[in-house]
Amino acid sequence: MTVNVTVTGAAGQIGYALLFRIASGQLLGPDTPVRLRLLEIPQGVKAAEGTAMELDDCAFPLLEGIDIFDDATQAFAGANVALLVGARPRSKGMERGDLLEANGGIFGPQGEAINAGAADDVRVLVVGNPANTNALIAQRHAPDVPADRFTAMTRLDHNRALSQLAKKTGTSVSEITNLTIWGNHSATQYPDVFHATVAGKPAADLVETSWLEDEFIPTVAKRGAAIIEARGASSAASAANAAIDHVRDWVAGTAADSWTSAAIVSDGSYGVPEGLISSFPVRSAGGAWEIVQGLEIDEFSRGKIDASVSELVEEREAVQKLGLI
Ligand SMILES: NC(=O)c1ccc[n+]([C@@H]2O[C@H](COP(=O)([O-])OP(=O)(O)OC[C@H]3O[C@@H](n4cnc5c(N)ncnc54)[C@H](O)[C@@H]3O)[C@@H](O)[C@H]2O)c1
Ligand SMILES: O=C(O)C[C@H](O)C(=O)O
Repeated sequence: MTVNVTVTGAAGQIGYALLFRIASGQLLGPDTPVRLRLLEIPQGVKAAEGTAMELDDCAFPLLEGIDIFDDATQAFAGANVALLVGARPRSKGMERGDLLEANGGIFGPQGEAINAGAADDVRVLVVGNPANTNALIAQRHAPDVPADRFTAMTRLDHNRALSQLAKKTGTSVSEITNLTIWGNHSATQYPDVFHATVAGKPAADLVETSWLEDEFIPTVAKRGAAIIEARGASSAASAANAAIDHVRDWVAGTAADSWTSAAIVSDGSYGVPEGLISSFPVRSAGGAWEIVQGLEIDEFSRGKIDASVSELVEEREAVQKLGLI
């Protein structure tokens, strides 16, 4: 059956890297036809039309149609998968907190539109920053949609961590299992290697503590800023790639012998306050994410998780004060 995929911010740089991959079957597999429903602000519609022309010119066999909207209610009508990318990207020197107010106003109405007309099986991934709190805002505006259908993207952080650890240990990313990103998609996030294995050996035995603390954690956590500094624009193709990974795993399931990271609604696991959208070690089965349970968290990790979760609590309080939730 054809799957309706709504993408917001379709004319942006992530949109440009994402849409062709969705249309070629990399999101939902080679047997699933897709219909794209693109949402842009009025000023972005012409550029989205240009991208749609290029999508036509690819003659993707799985692409059944493209519709472009500047109205959220129309764009989310019938959506099975909703990728909320459209937001204002962080520019040099700006922290995510600065973006709360600017972007908060976008995600309430989009949550309402999802509530009003998305398909019963809708799965939402928020990419636009500050992603966790934007996802929380959207979720709170969609009371009829199960809360666990709202997620935010920390898969890019997860992939960054895999890559850094593989480089350090001289291995391939495919030999690494059970890495976790905890908390917020921000500089406070905690990339945790203490349950990870590299080619079957505990990762923590293969790297020095000083490397973990002084290089690995800050490199992963501040990678977004480093990309902005180097490229003069925020990450785009790698962000699109991570969005594909997140939704593909959500729909198709993850391998039983490892896990990945996603920001999902907390059920209180690992002391993360219920209802916050925070990153956890997760597996997907039967089309739903589940938090990997029973991991031992040492004092070092506890402090790092708590620091990032505190930031999420502060963001939640800030949007509450602004009347956004
Ligand atoms: N979670 C992550 O790992 C991650 C990684 C990279 C980027 N991001 C974030 O993704 C977002 C998009 O990044 P980008 O580089 O594509 O930005 P961009 O500026 O190139 O594109 C954003 C697009 O969104 C559109 N837009 C703005 N408001 C909209 C609205 N209300 N409805 C629909 N469209 C709207 C704009 O017109 C623009 O075309 C940013 O918030 C960025 O910080 C997140
Ligand atoms: O860091 C940013 O602002 C961009 C994005 O979230 C990223 O992680 O690359």
